[in-house]
Amino acid sequence: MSFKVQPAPPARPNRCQLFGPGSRPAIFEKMAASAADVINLDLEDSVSPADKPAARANVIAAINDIDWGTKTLSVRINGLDTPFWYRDVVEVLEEAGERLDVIMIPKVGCAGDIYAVDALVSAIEAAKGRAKRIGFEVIIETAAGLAHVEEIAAASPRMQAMSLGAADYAASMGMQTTGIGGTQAGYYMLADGPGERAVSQPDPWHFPTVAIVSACRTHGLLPVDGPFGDFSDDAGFTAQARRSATLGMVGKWAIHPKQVALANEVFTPSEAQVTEAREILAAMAEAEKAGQGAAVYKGRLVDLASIRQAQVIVRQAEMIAG
Ligand SMILES: C[C@@H](C(=O)SCCNC(=O)CCNC(=O)[C@H](O)C(C)(C)COP(=O)(O)OP(=O)(O)OC[C@H]1O[C@@H](n2cnc3c(N)ncnc32)[C@H](O)[C@@H]1OP(=O)(O)O)[C@H](O)C(=O)O
Ligand SMILES: [Mg+2]
Repeated sequence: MSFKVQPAPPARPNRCQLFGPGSRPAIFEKMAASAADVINLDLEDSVSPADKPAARANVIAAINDIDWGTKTLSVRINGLDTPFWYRDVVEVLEEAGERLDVIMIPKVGCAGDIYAVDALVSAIEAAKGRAKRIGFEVIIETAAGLAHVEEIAAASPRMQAMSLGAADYAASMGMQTTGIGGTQAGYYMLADGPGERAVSQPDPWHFPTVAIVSACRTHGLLPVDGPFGDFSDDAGFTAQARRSATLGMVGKWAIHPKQVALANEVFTPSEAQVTEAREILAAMAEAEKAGQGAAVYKGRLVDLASIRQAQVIVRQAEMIAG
């Protein structure tokens, strides 16, 4: 029950976020030339502690010198439980130019984490006269993050997106796996009955995925699926991405360039999906002219809710087409 209109998320494509370590500047131009909608230059877990200062300098130079086109440009800072994060924010925001769009905050556990980063970012923006307000994206990847997902989504007007970080989430939850995303061998069910029993593998990421989508949709953020570590398993990546897309996520991370096309394919509505959505809208327009709120399309019920469902697909397609 609510009279509030659900807020719209930022109107920008977010089908694929391509990550690269800040300590590996040789790949930055390749990242810029990729088909990813979002670029995440990483200062966190793909950079060893000894390399943090050099990685910051690389990332600042890359923000200032590389042509990132129309991509959303994001820097992942270190977690608030480290001695690195404040220098990440201070150095990047004091030395990098206005091309930077977003800061990604990992391992967020409560709204107070966002408040702390917001306070520091706001002070630097004011002191340095930065004209463009930096946005935030966060990773839900701890038990606390999941427990407080809704207050985190509501924590700041800077908030734009939220990702699921499968590896740290699994570690924080004490899950018995070293896999990053995808189905997990130990998480299976056997069908009832005598004889050979069929095996099914449910989705171990279902609950956090739905929690993130719900928090994001309530507060007008983009829900994003995180990494799939086995970059030689294209079919596994695609299956995971399709599950997330079906549950309402708008995109997925790529931790290797070969995953970019896979993510773009899944999170771009297909021609068939768009055609069907437009046909449903046309069928409902006819029904409404005849004073009816429900109609039959290809042998199945469509009604006013079908209009809203079809509009999701048409809007996604139009936004991606620009
Ligand atoms: C799990 C948690 C996370 O933090 S995930 C996000 C952090 N991780 C990263 O940022 C890792 C990003 N990926 C890489 O560093 C690399 O892709 C790699 C180490 C996984 C593999 O690199 P490698 O060079 O060995 O790969 P090749 O197959 O040889 O490369 C082919 C070609 O592509 C270029 N390349 C490689 N990586 C990238 C990239 N990220 N972007 C653009 N281009 C890339 C490479 O240079 C080769 O180019 P070529 O020589 O052909 O010109 C999470 O938080 C959680 O908790 O879940
Ligand atoms: Mg992580």
